Amino acid sequence: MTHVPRRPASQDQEGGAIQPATYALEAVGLRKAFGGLNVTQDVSLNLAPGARHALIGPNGAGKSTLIALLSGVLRPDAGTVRMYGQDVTHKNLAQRVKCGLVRTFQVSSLFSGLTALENVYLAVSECAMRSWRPWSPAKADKAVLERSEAILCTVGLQDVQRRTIGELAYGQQRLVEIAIALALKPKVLLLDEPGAGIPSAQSNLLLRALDRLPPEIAILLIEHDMQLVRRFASEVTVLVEGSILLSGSPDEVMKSSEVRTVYLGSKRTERFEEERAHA
Ligand SMILES: Nc1ncnc2c1ncn2[C@@H]1O[C@H](COP(=O)(O)OP(=O)(O)OP(=O)(O)O)[C@@H](O)[C@H]1O
Repeated sequence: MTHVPRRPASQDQEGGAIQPATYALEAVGLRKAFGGLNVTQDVSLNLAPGARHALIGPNGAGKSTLIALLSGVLRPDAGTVRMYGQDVTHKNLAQRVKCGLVRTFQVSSLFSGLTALENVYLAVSECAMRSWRPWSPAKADKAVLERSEAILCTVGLQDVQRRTIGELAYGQQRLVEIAIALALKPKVLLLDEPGAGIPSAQSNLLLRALDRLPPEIAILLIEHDMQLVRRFASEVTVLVEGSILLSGSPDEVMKSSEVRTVYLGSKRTERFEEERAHA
């Protein structure tokens, strides 16, 4: 099985001719090298609107670099990134966020002394171009507050929204990251290992939150947890040494002997094999 980027198609009103539709996110021929090391090698990847797509690969495969190229943290040496047909290759991170291309923030970027609600409120109000006045909470904009509460409800944190970040379990803190990303009104959301560091007892919280993300948002999930990938994604792309090895359904990917071979020798092998046994 090889990777062939698929173009979404739609029928016209008579149900006749197939018209090409626009991808939410389209990467074409991305390349990136650090010195002599080719970390991203001619990577093309498409996300249709509402996609649930996972990116997997062994350590050092280039997943984080690809996310950095897609989100505008890094500039590619070659290739193009488009959002809904608009070329965003030369836009930086902030400009891409304004276009609706959002990646999750790290726990370390949260304000640990503020509550979950205050953290999300800041992001919602920033998005709404409003100023935050912590000394006058009575004047806090009701619409911003309601939207912040609704977002926290989406990720399942409504019961703990008034706890400070420092009081939350690590898994809950990671959900606040997702809530902040949602506050920025993403059309495309890049989730960079949301399950990393979450104890298995808390992983159900994450699974439930992922299930409840708005269906119209196209999501690319980078994740090592194959259980999460199977539950979440309808398409999986496998990156190896900077190139796409294959794309397919989770079951197709997990049954692939090529994929198994690249995971052999990796410290992820055991987990992958466990999941594969259930594929
Ligand atoms: N800024 C950089 N300068 C030089 N080499 C880099 C830089 N960033 C990444 N690399 C190298 O690029 C390769 C891919 O790294 P990357 O972090 O993208 O992989 P990854 O698939 O995300 O790995 P992991 O699963 O371990 O996070 C690695 O060999 C890494 O050492």
